[in-house]
Amino acid sequence: MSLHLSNIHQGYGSDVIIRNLTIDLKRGVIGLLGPNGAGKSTLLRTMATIMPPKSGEISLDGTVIRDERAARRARNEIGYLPQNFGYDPGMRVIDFVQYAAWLRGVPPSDWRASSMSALEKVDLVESAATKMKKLSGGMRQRAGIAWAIVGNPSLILLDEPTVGLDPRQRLQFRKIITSLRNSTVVLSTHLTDDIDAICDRVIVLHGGEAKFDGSVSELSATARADLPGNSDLERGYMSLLPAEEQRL
Ligand SMILES: Nc1ncnc2c1ncn2[C@@H]1O[C@H](COP(=O)(O)OP(=O)(O)OP(=O)(O)O)[C@@H](O)[C@H]1O
Repeated sequence: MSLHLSNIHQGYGSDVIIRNLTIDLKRGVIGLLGPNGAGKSTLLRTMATIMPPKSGEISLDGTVIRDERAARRARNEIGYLPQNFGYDPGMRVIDFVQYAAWLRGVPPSDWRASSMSALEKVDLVESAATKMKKLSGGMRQRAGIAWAIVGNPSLILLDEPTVGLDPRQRLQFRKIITSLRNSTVVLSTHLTDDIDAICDRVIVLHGGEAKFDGSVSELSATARADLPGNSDLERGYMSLLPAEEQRL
């Protein structure tokens, strides 16, 4: 699967959030890094085809997504987990995931098996019959990941999936993501540790533009010793910010 964004402009009303962005997404785990308000969620929504760009083109495997009909077809290949995803608190975990299977066009005869397979990947099989409201934050986040991966979409978009997870849950999350390497996974995060541990590629968004697009080691290599940070990756990130934001 490849998703190509070409000269994308995106925003809300007259507010421009993303300017002239061109990126190609291919197999692997891609981290989206940037300050609050940089437009990471907006970009993920755009990639998920639920927010059509103001201008520019998005194509999935070479086919341009021109209208809602094409977007709906593309969404069968896309598993998107928004930052604060909604759910019916009284719904059982299995029903929550089966609902995503239905949305993604999985044939009804496969809903249960594909949902159980997704729950297995996130280690929630034993909680399949538990109501969503009874889950801990980390379990809920894993149910969300099951929602995003059910039906094996080739593009998985996760908006700040590690927020609120304890250290062990974050390690579990990394294990899950590593097992998805054969798909294209894009995740936004503020945690450089997560980027370092699981991402093959990192895109730094700032001021509506991709200030960096490359490997984690390439970003670390841009580190300047005089900048604040506890790792080369953090100092590399700081080196991309405007001078006035490089001091604490
Ligand atoms: N639905 C909306 N309507 C109007 N403006 C919005 C909307 N959603 C986001 N914005 C604005 O767009 C800008 C980018 O927001 P976005 O949530 O995409 O950034 P982000 O990088 O994901 O931020 P964070 O790291 O805080 O989650 C912000 O200025 C925000 O206020």
